Amino acid sequence: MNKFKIALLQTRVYENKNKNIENALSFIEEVSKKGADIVVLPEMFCCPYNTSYFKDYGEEENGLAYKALSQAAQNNEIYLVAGTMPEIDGDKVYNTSYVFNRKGIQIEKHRKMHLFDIDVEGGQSFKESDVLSSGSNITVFDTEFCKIGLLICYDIRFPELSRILVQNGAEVIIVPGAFNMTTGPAHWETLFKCRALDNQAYTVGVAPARDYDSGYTSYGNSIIVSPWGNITNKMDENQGYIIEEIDLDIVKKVRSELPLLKHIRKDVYKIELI
Ligand SMILES: NC(=O)CC(=O)C(=O)O
Repeated sequence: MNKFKIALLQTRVYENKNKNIENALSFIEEVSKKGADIVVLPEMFCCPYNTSYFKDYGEEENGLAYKALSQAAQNNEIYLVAGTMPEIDGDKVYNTSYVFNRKGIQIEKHRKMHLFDIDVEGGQSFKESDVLSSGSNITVFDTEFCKIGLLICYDIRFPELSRILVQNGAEVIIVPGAFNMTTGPAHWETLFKCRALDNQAYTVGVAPARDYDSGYTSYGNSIIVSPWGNITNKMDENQGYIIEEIDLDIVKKVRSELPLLKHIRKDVYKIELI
């Protein structure tokens, strides 16, 4: 099984959490009927991306949104990378992505490792660390197709992390993200191309649809980049989805023809976990 279909759901984020969940469920059903194997939702798909909302919209593992999504994965017999949601754990809040298999069983979860604290003059400011705690686990999950690495948004800016995913067998890197109107036009495409090129892996970024009325305007432009660095598909700013075939033979071909990963001077330098 060297090919599979991935669906990128670029959903709108409303103030109403239940409406966001319902919206996600109806897209999941639609793309599943069209043959998607793996379905990916955006970062904070059921909570406005604003630190003042995270605690109120958050839930413990196995909460309302979690159960609905696990059920959707089972009903539609798909893998679901459930975007992200605020996860409450004791007195901490994490920006967490759950992964469910075709039976609706949680097979992984990634807590955003790098918190998005930026202040760009004349542009975007944000401070996730006002409310969120950072995760510390590297996340690679297994499917019948290949191993898949999981990052959340700002995590993609740290090249060592993607390299570790690939060192752990990932051939595809999935990134629910929500770049904004400052960093999106400047960096989104370039970062997905860079991580694809330097790791010879597919990169997949899934963002919320753009909404100028919200406090944080997502750039949208959900994207897939091949291991050769080509954009194989990309959305605009509107709500919708794309379904794209991932061909794992291309990963093998690129890695064999231009064997970067074999040429790493492991005798001179290495990336290691602390
Ligand atoms: N929202 C994020 O975590 C990251 C982002 O918008 C950026 O890196 O730019």
